[in-house]
Amino acid sequence: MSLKQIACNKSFGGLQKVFSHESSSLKCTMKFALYLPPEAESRKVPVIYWLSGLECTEQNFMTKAGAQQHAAVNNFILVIPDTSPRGCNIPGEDESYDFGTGAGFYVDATQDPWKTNYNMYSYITQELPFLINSEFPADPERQSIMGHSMGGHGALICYLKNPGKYRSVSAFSPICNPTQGPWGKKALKGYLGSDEESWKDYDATCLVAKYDGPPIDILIDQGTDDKFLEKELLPDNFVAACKEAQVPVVLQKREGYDHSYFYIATFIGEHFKHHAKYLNA
Ligand SMILES: N[C@@H](CCC(=O)N[C@@H](CSC=O)C(=O)NCC(=O)O)C(=O)O
Repeated sequence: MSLKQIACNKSFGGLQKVFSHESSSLKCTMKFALYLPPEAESRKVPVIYWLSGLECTEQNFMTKAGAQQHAAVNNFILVIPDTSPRGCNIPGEDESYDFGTGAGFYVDATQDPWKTNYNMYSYITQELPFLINSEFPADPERQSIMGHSMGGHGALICYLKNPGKYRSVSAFSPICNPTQGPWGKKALKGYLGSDEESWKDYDATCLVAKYDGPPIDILIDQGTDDKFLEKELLPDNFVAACKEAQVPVVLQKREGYDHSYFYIATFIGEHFKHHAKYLNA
């Protein structure tokens, strides 16, 4: 498991780094960004995984969200993976922004020609935490997950499918019910095939209905001027399913905000406070 450091910049007293490594689940070279807060020099600290949206790499959240200041004061390691395998030479992988490269959708593909590489669910929930816990001063008992849009969907499904693995979850403008929206349908059909029952294993609205684990406290953040809200994101479907299943959820609506990183940067501090309640308990 050879990690190669490819960037390192001091930020808010800690270090913002980028690494590359050979991924066994994705069978390609992957990059991830990692922020080490000042206290990581002397002790193990909690970890937050951030999952990004369509078209993103490990760079977008690292450079646009202003998260380092919050990770520094809370003493959290931040891990920011890429959003798909890269350079696998699969026919069609670079044809659209919402499927293939930059659009791994955090599933384990079952269909050819994607199933050899497009295993982002295993990468995020198994391979990457093993690597982070082995190579960095990360406390494996204190990890949380958050994300944006496709990455918000990823954060919700990783959390709901692995009760107790993550202490908390939050999401900005997540794709809450991918089996019902165009982005989700395209990705789930392409990676999982045409049996729509199999899609439900990766749909937060379906998963929450059968959640059986420790008490949870889900935070969803949503701009009211988000152009993807009504067709793609469908947070009201998720909230209704949570209500039905008696699972607590907060849907925080933000008047006039859109889908961009300007919006994320405005409220990222509140999300760190949400996670700090659980990670520093
Ligand atoms: N080009 C597309 C939409 C692309 C887009 O908005 N990507 C978002 C995530 S959307 C859901 O996963 C993003 O985070 N972009 C990167 C950034 O730095 O803003 C279109 O407009 O239709």
